[in-house]
Amino acid sequence: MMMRSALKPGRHLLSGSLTLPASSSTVVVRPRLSHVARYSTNSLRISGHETSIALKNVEGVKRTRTDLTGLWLRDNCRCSTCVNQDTRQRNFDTFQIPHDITPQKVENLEDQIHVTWPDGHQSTYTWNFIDHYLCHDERPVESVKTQFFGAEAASNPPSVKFDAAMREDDVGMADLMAKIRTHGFAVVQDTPYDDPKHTERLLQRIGPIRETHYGGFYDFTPNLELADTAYTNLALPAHTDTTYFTEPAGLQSFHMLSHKGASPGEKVDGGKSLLVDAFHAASILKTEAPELYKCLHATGIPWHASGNNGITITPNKLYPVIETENQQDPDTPVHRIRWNNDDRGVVPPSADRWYEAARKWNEILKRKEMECWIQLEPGNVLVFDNWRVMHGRSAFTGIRRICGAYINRDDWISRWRNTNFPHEEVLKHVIG
Ligand SMILES: C[N+](C)(C)CCCC[C@H](N)C(=O)O
Ligand SMILES: O=C(O)CCC(=O)C(=O)O
Repeated sequence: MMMRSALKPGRHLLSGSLTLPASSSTVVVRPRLSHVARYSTNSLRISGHETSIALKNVEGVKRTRTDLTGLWLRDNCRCSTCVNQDTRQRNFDTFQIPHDITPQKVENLEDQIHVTWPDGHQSTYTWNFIDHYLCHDERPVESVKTQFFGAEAASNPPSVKFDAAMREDDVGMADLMAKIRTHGFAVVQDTPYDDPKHTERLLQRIGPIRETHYGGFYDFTPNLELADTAYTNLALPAHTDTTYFTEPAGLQSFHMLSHKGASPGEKVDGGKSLLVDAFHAASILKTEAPELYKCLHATGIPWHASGNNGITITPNKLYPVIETENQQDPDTPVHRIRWNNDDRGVVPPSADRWYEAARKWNEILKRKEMECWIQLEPGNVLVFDNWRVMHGRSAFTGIRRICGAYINRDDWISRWRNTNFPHEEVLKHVIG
């Protein structure tokens, strides 16, 4: 089998795991990223090589299969010859493995199995790795404890200090990522606001800033510089941004740098920020009107951004308001909300039920207990999960200057994983 030339032996990926220093009274024990298998005996058959191995079972988790093919095992060898130790990428051509390859020998060791292949190659597979894939045909589910919020969050929003979030040891960044992952948003306090660069640096520490037709790091006032109502002083109802991209922005952030009169001495008012936990709203809709929930889950509709010359953006297909982890099953956890009734295209006239469902959805979003109104102040950077949390604002007078940025979903979730869990555990979770 052709091996791609491995990079210089001995170079190792920096994979030190993060040890969160205990706070003064308690040690922060982070939940594990995915379940750790605890065993009781069972048997594993490796097809093509009639070996039935005393496989320890996973306590309390139903195994979806009890056999593995030789091809699957060989393709998932993790040795330093088969996996480039610097890049963690597969280092051989899968399709040169004989499709009916069978092990020459299989040994059942304490916490792993050891396989010798016909060409003499040796592979080792921990029981944890095998059990995981015997129990899950799809990727492991990440253990995230989502906590819904409502109007009450305004009095004590999840927050992190700017200096902590900027620390090179990432302890503060871990806290910020964990708060956004759990609550859907957080406020970074005491951020210098004399220069937007400080906000930009903070956001760049989370992940690469996403460029769109609005630019990258945005810094805007109500001057209609770009053809969107965000660049006005109008009230904006609760919405998620970039519904018109196939992949909506993952994180969004707003830092109000100033809010001044258009002329000296002019008093200003309004410009409060609205947050709504759309995952919370979806769970209420599902409880109160399950059929309407299913309608918003099943009905793909058009979205667009067409205000700026030469720009007409719409997703690769129709997308529903509510998407779940398994879009075939509305009972799996809600994964993404897409909602901006101003940027929504034309729903087919036949979709009467959709309008009934959207009306109920809108009524839930506008409930007093759902609306979390916060007054952004210079120095407070609001950062939120744009796949879960809607935002809006009240109308305002004067010149209100806001800066911030979009960050892709996969980038900020990677940052959350790698600041909250040891790197080796993240690798086990993501690549097995
Ligand atoms: C200023 N900023 C770039 C943040 C947003 C621009 C407008 C976003 C648009 N209304 C939407 O819902 O996607
Ligand atoms: O100005 C604000 O507070 C929010 C603007 C907005 O909704 C947006 O930029 O998407």
